Amino acid sequence: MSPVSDYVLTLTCEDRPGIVHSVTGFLVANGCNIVEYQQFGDQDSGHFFMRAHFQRAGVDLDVAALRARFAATTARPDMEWGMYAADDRPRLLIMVSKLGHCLNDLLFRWSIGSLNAEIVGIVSNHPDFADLAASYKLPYYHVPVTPETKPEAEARLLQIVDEHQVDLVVLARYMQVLSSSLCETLAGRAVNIHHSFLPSFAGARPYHQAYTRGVKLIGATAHFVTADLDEGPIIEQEVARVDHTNNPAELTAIGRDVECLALAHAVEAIVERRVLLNGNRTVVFR
Ligand SMILES: Nc1nc2c(c(=O)[nH]1)N[C@@H](CN(C=O)c1ccc(C(=O)N[C@@H](CCC(=O)O)C(=O)O)cc1)CN2
Repeated sequence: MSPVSDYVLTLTCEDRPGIVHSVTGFLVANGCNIVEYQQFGDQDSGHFFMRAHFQRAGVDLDVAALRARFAATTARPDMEWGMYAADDRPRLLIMVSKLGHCLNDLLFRWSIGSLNAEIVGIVSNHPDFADLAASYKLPYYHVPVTPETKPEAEARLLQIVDEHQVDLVVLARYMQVLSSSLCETLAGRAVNIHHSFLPSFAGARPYHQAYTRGVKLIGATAHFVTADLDEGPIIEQEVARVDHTNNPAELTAIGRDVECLALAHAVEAIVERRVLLNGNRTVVFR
């Protein structure tokens, strides 16, 4: 019995008749069987989005060969597509400042194998989590940032991204604003956790803003990083109920768990190739 391999195909293009027919025709012609399929047609943008998880028996063709065949026979110039071996684990670089709850949560999920990814290192503008990194046998890059040293610090970050061939940079409560040029270089491959239910309470001290406003729900938002602070395409949001008895410190404590969930679920969806960009929004296939 030939070994069966799993693959994922994602595709975005202008919506028109025949896209699904051409893609599924390619898969059948190459001995592939679809085991999970999702699509979405955005009426406003006129764009089509799809994700197919498929299997293929045999070792005669690897993902590179399948990609080449798809490019030669089925892909069209307006298509943005990706084809991945399901066990091809994206490489993550995690960035953190002084608050380690999201970093700790991601490291634990990775250590028990519940994150289909490789964490290749941790970058911080503080030395605080060097021991935590060592406990996971991960390289820790302490890159201090001041307004004067930000260009060198960001150049060092990009060096680390290249050295480790990073697929996704995760800002797990990294509290420095990335420059526009860095955001451009990392476009679509950097995710941030903002500690509010955006668009409410963007910017600094969201839990104090929430306390002052007297909200009954607080939340956290995982979004792609863009030059416009807290404005990037939203990937995942989580909320928790609070009430008049909760002071800002208690809101912050409740918020820690909400932030961990929102960021972990966003990272899980990205590494499973379930997130596609749709302008300043996202399509997330669950
Ligand atoms: N280009 C972007 N960079 C970052 C984003 C983003 O959306 N776009 N998100 C932040 C995280 N964040 C809110 O979620 C945030 C972090 C920091 C600040 C801020 O004003 N920082 C000050 C310095 C604060 C300090 O030194 O402690 C600053 O950078 O001047 C606002 C929002 C991560 N980066």
